[in-house]
Amino acid sequence: MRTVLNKITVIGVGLIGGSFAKGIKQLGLAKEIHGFGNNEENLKMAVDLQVVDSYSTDIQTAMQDCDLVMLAVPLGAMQPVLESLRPHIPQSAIITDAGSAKQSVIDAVTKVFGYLPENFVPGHPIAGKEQSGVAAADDQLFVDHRVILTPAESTSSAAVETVKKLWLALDARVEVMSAGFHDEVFAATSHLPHLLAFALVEMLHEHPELGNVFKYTAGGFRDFSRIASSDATMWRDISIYNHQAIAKWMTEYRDYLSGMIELVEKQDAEALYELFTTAKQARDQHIVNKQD
Ligand SMILES: NC(=O)c1ccc[n+]([C@@H]2O[C@H](COP(=O)([O-])OP(=O)(O)OC[C@H]3O[C@@H](n4cnc5c(N)ncnc54)[C@H](O)[C@@H]3O)[C@@H](O)[C@H]2O)c1
Ligand SMILES: O=C(O)C(=O)C[C@]1(C(=O)O)C=C[C@@H](O)C=C1
Repeated sequence: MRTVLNKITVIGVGLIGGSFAKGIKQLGLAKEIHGFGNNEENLKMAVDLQVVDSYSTDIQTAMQDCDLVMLAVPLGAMQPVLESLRPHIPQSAIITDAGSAKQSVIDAVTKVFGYLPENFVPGHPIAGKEQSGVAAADDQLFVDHRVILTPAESTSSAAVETVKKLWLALDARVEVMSAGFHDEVFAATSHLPHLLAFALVEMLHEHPELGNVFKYTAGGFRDFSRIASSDATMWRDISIYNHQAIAKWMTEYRDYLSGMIELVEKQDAEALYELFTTAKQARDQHIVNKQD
């Protein structure tokens, strides 16, 4: 991308907003990368770490002369933030976001504007880590990771193209799908494993009869539970704003576990071996040696 934008405002300069800002700033794809948020210390740090060029805690200043807004706040903060920016955002400015669920953000935008603006491009980078805040921002975070865009039929193709070019410049791989399919797929592949990790750690923590149980954990537990160190606000909001799909996949998983409990109780060696073999083959084929 060589078209240089005038001013990009990142609302929520944390892990994701900060990583996006830092990458775009280093590539010089906007004359100014401006940060806005509810935590001034964090915004000062963002300037010190050269993640953004400038910041404000006043939304009018943040929106002035801005031609693209990236919303990278927790899902529950999307609507209040949109309400505050709406009176000040230039009409031609593109709005995009990084929220982990898509339909809820589309609903929030529609509610605040009274219609779905053609310059709104919903997005979700499929990259992250268990840390949050601007100190964890990494300009390489999105390299070789998918970014899903879920535009509506009415979304301007020029706006989609601009957002796509920014992510491609960060070496991400952009894919377009419907918001409904997005929310279903990521409930199964991202939201479900996070909730399972939180549940396992919480369950062991609640069993004092096991003593200092975490002392006896090693690589397996560490791999499975890493994501239980993720931010509680972010995961509370994802659980609430994609609740239907998440509850559906949790129920499916519970049924699956019930079946496995029966196999273990019956000591059904053959069925257990088959299940573990199928799962190992699927993971080895699709994740360990992933080609695309
Ligand atoms: N962490 C991940 O792995 C990951 C990956 C992809 C997408 N996301 C999504 O990206 C978004 C941001 O996540 P993150 O991990 O960067 O979180 P973060 O906690 O690192 O950053 C969030 C930032 O938003 C600011 N903020 C919170 N409420 C605000 C409000 N009401 N007004 C203004 N600023 C506010 C905070 O000060 C903070 O700087 C979330 O919607 C999340 O679902 C996260
Ligand atoms: O790697 C991690 O720590 C993540 O949690 C990143 C992860 C995921 O892979 O599930 C989490 C939530 C996002 O919306 C996208 C990516």
